[in-house]
Amino acid sequence: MILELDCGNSFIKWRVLGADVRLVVAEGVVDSDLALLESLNRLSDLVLNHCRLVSVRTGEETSALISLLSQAFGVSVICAAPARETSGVRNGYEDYEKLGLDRWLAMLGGFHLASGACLVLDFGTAVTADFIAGDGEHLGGFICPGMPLMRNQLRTHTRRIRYGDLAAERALESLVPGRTTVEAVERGCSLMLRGFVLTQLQLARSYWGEHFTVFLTGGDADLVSEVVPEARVVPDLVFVGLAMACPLP
Ligand SMILES: Nc1ncnc2c1ncn2[C@@H]1O[C@H](COP(=O)(O)OP(=O)(O)O)[C@@H](O)[C@H]1O
Ligand SMILES: CC(C)(COP(=O)(O)O)[C@@H](O)C(=O)NCCC(=O)O
Ligand SMILES: [K+]
Repeated sequence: MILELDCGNSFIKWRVLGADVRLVVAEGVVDSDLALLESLNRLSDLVLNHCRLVSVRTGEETSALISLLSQAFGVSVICAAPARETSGVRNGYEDYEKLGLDRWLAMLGGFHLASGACLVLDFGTAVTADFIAGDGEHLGGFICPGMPLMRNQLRTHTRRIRYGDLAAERALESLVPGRTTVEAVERGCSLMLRGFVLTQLQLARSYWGEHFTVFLTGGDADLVSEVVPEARVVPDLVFVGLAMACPLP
C-alpha cells in the first residue's frame, strides 16, 4: 500500500492506495501530525510499502512528520522536490525553487489531464491561479488570500465581527445581500473569490480563446464552482501530480 500526503498550510490531506494503485482504500483530512497518526492507526490491515508527500510547510515541520511516519510505520518517505521541468511542463518562475510545490504538482496533474493549455485554480488557505500554455510553458500565476484568511482577517482586525462555524456554513446557502454580520461577511468573501475566478477566466481567454481547460481544486473549490460550470473539479489534482513527480520503483 502507498501512503500519499499533501501537507498544506492548514490541513494535511492523506490517502492510502491499495495493491492496485488505482484504488483509494482510505482517505481523510486532518489538522495535525498527531491526528494523522491516529487516523492511520485506526485502519486495520494497513501495510505501508511506500510513502510519498508534498509539503508547503517549513523544512523542520516536514522533517518532523517524516521521522514520525518512518518510526510509526517503518516506511521510507519520498518528498516532492522543485524542478525546472517535469512531464513536459516548464516551471515559469525566475527562481524555480520558490514556486509552491503544491502549485507545481497541481500544474503537472492539470497539464496531464488536459493534454493542452490549462488554468489551475486552487482554493486552500491561499488561493492560487496558474497558467500553463499548450506547449507546457508555465506563464506564471497569482496568489491571494483564501476564504479562511479573509474571514480571519476580518474577525481579528475588527471588534464587532464575531460568529461561529455553523452560522458561517448556513450563511452561504444563498448569496443575496446579507442581513446579519455572518451573512454579510461570508457572502462578501465568497463573492470576492468568484470575482477573482472570473478575472482569471478573462485572462485565459485572452491567451487561448476557448481552447483551454479550467481545473478547480483545494478544500474551498465548491464555493466558486457555480461561476465556471465548464470547469473540472478535481479534488485530488495535487495527488495526480505527486504520482508523476514521485514515481515509485
Ligand atoms: N473535510 C474538510 N476538512 C477541512 N477543511 C475542509 C474540508 N472540506 C473543505 N474544507 C475547506 O477547505 C479549506 C482548506 O483547504 P485546503 O485545500 O485543505 O487548504 P491547505 O492546502 O492550505 O491546507 C478550509 O477553508 C475549509 O473550509
Ligand atoms: C501559495 C501557497 C501559500 C499556497 O499554499 P496553500 O494555500 O495550499 O496551503 C504555497 O504554494 C506556497 O507557500 N508557495 C510559495 C510561494 C510561491 O508559490 O510563490
Ligand atoms: K493546497
